[in-house]
Amino acid sequence: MTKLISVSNESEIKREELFDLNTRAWNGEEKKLKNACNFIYDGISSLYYRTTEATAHDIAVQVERLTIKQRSHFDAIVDCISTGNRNQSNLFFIDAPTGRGKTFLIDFIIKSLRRNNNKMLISSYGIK
Ligand SMILES: Nc1ncnc2c1ncn2[C@@H]1O[C@H](COP(=O)(O)OP(=O)(O)OP(=O)(O)O)[C@@H](O)[C@H]1O
Repeated sequence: MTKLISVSNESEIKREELFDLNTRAWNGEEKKLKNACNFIYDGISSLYYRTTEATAHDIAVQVERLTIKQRSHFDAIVDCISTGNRNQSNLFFIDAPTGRGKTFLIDFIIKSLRRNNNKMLISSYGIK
């Protein structure tokens, strides 16, 4: 199960339940984790539904548009998900100041993974 969570900065994460959620997930406490997943599910956004289908050609062209940092995060996240290593956490926090391309990156990750028939639970949780 993959959760992509878009937030604005670290101090906001610490203020909000997301920080607690991360701790629970890393501790691997199943019951609490289930609650955390419910919390994520409640926050599910329209991002997934807004994401359009992309052809393999679209993906190949768009990956060239990613900035160096976006590309580095893209490669790490897609690799982790595609490999499906259960010893690794598949909880990713994508954190950057406003307007730095978090949503753009997440949208592209979703498109790429959907092309490869990955099953995902996606939650984009913006704290304003
Ligand atoms: N690699 C890129 N190539 C072209 N345009 C990009 C790229 N990355 C981001 N953008 C564009 O930059 C703008 C800001 O990006 P985005 O909305 O993803 O930022 P954000 O970090 O999610 O912002 P916020 O925190 O305010 O929601 C958008 O118009 C987006 O399309």
